[in-house]
Amino acid sequence: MDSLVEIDDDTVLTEYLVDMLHKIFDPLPVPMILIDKDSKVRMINQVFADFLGYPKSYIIGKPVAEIDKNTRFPFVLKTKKSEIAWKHKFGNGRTAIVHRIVVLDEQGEVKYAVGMVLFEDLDQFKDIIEKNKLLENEVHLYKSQLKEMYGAKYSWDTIIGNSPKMSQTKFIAKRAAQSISNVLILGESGTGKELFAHAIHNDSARNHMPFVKVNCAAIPSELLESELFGYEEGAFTGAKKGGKIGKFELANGGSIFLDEIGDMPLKMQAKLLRVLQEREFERVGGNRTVKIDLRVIAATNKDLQRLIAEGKFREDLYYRLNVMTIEIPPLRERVEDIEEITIKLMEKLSNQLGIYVPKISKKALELLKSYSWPGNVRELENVLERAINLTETDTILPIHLPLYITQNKRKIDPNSIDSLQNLLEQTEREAIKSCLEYTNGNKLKTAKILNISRTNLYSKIEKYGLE
Ligand SMILES: Nc1ncnc2c1ncn2[C@@H]1O[C@H](COP(=O)(O)OP(=O)(O)OP(=O)(O)O)[C@@H](O)[C@H]1O
Repeated sequence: MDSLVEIDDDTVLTEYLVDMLHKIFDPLPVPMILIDKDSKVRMINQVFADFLGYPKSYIIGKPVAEIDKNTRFPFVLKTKKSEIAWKHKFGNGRTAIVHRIVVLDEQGEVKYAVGMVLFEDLDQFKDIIEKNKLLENEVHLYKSQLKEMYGAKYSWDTIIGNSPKMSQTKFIAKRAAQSISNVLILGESGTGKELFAHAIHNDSARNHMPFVKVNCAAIPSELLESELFGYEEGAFTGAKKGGKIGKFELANGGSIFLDEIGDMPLKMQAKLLRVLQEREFERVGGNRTVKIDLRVIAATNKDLQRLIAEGKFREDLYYRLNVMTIEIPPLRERVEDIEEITIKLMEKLSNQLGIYVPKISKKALELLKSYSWPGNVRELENVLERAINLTETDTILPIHLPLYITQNKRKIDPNSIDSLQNLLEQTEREAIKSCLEYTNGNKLKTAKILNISRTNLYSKIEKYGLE
């Protein structure tokens, strides 16, 4: 193409060169034309000559205006400004989208110009624009869905509760968010471990990167490995063509939330330990090492120490994870939060259900406060949803609450029992608390109801911090 540079020099534009240009451009299905600085046609390929309806031999050497009376080339050569994707109506009545490109020399003088027809059929052009728009919209949609799937949805504001215990927990969690260490969130089922995991990611330096959740208990153990680490093509029968990226790679740069870590099979724990230590792994069926940089936020409602003693959880993994530990107190240990949580959840549920129930009677609230909530906030949310559905006014009354709450016959959730001793102590604490409330704090009366000595009552009040 070097010869083209000299095209304005008639001595260089030999027949041989024009012949060469035709040889190059004739087979192309894109109509092309070469105009010199005097607006004369120097080269036109076959498809363009056919389009204009003249033989090539007639066109070559003629001023372009003689071939197309509507041509803008003389103007473009004068202004030295190329025109890209212009709609043009040719002298023969045909309309198309064209480029007119002016080529200048080092001094900024015109050397030649090239013309090109992009689309003759304008509908075809419109189609492409439409398709492009559609694709752009699709990309936009997928991007936002991806963010929804792999983004953290909750922040500190969504975690309700300002009791001393909850404030302390949030304080530690905020510190954990700022650190780069792994985080272990402990707490009974329904206490808000997932909320905390989202909020920690959202408040960390990695918040613009993905937050990927894996429920270790929900994925069958034989699938967990490929879910976490991905696999190479042909790794096993039924493996997808091209392989599959695993959750660790998806979370690269961000955080991976390993929920129910206590349920992770031992084999997988060993692999996870390696990822935590070496920050690398191989996909299933592959030998290429994948390097990753992510933070692990793990959560469980299981007693990991007990699992270690039973040989079901690796001690070394426990110590790796147990760097920043957040223990979320069960709802029964932060009764002060129940009112605020109830009010805010009623607001949220009213919106979701489209039933406006903003109030709760004093008695109903008292009942909620004296219940022990083995299912924690999740259970409270369910009870409120049921009540909102039952009420016919704007207020939740005791009658809208389940019998086991109004009669305070506590259902004991086997999963929430860590030991009989603890369960007995909890029951004892609640019994003393409700008697003290009933007697307005009169210790003599309380000791009588409970049939214990006053000294015994005093020591229990101190033990359970009921003063
Ligand atoms: N402090 C809180 N404020 C508002 N909503 C809460 C709070 N804690 C929990 N919830 C709500 O309770 C439900 C359960 O929360 P979440 O799933 O985070 O609990 P979890 O501890 O991860 O439970 P599990 O161990 O069963 O997975 C959710 O609907 C959540 O929005």
